[in-house]
Amino acid sequence: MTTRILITGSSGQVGFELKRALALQGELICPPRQAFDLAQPASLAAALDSWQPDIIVNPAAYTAVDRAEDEPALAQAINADAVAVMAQWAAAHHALLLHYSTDYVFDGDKTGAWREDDAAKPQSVYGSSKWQGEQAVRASGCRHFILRTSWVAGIYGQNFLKTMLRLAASRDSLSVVADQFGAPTPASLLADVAANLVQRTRSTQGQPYGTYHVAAQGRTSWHEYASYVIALAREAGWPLQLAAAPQAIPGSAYPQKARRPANSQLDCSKLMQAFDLQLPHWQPAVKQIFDTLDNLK
Ligand SMILES: NC(=O)C1=CN([C@@H]2O[C@H](COP(=O)(O)OP(=O)(O)OC[C@H]3O[C@@H](n4cnc5c(N)ncnc54)[C@H](OP(=O)(O)O)[C@@H]3O)[C@@H](O)[C@H]2O)C=CC1
Ligand SMILES: Cc1cn([C@H]2C[C@H](O)[C@@H](COP(=O)(O)OP(=O)(O)O[C@H]3O[C@@H](C)C(=O)[C@@H](O)[C@H]3O)O2)c(=O)[nH]c1=O
Ligand SMILES: [Mg+2]
Repeated sequence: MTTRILITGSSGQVGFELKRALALQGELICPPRQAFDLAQPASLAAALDSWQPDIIVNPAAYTAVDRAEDEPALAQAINADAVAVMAQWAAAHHALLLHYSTDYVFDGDKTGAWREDDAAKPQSVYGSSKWQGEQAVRASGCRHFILRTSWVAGIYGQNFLKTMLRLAASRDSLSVVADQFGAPTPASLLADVAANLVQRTRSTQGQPYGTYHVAAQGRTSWHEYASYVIALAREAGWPLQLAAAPQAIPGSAYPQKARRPANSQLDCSKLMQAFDLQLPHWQPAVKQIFDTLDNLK
């Protein structure tokens, strides 16, 4: 029997890559938002009943971090209540749920990289809604993987990497926060890891389900990340308005509605050991995304 795989949010960065990465793993169901609207959690069970997925992969989320501060109910519906419905359905139907979460569940006050069992203490509505989504998955008792990641970038959709390239093309000056640390993670890597985990659930051995951190290796700041991307664009001959490197500023000089963690570096050794996987360093990972964008130009 063909495995039926539901992918939510397939118009997003990770969802787009999942369509490619999971294409050989089964029959993909990729509903547009109107056909599976996470803002309407009560509508989801009927759709799941009609599709009967064996695997639900859920990269869909309310990801506008600042806007979430003004729309907490919507963020909660999409990032937590809808996730609870999917998890409960998966538990009742013995389906596997693969869900994505974020470094923003942590407060950022740790020295060193965050481990899966470190205490979550979200500082924003987005982070809090994602944490509640995670808890709903665990409470449901369904077979699940929760993949916590950070600073996602890819060729498809919106992200910081593309924003920096756009601003460098049109502005004389650019100031970027230099006291928030983490690691940019390719959307394609997240989809490939998902495909690997799904593939392994087909083996007869017991599966180490649970929560895993997945991010590129090493640590950088938003400022160093922006500087690196802009240097790549300069080297590749992109016409940039920006003459110098971006200016480094403290987070306090870049007021935003939502508070971001100062340190959101994720320790990914649990995933690497459990599945014998290697994860790329953030610089080659970012360069690969840049090169793909450059080729598509
Ligand atoms: N982006 C990042 O930097 C990070 C993301 N994550 C997590 O990774 C996951 C994937 O993120 P990413 O791919 O970047 O997200 P995107 O913002 O690129 O995509 C989000 C997707 O969710 C869909 N969506 C939003 N609202 C609804 C809704 N009401 N009903 C159905 N679908 C909806 C969007 O659809 P539409 O196109 O219609 O808007 C889109 O397809 C998320 O869980 C996110 O929390 C974790 C860490 C960092
Ligand atoms: C555009 C811009 C941003 N910044 C700062 C703001 C912020 O602190 C940092 C990154 O900006 P962003 O808007 O990409 O940040 P943000 O939307 O908070 O990114 C987060 O998204 C969610 C979905 C996640 O889960 C996180 O892992 C993380 O990727 O850079 C500057 O300093 N200068 C600028 O010109
Ligand atoms: Mg953002």
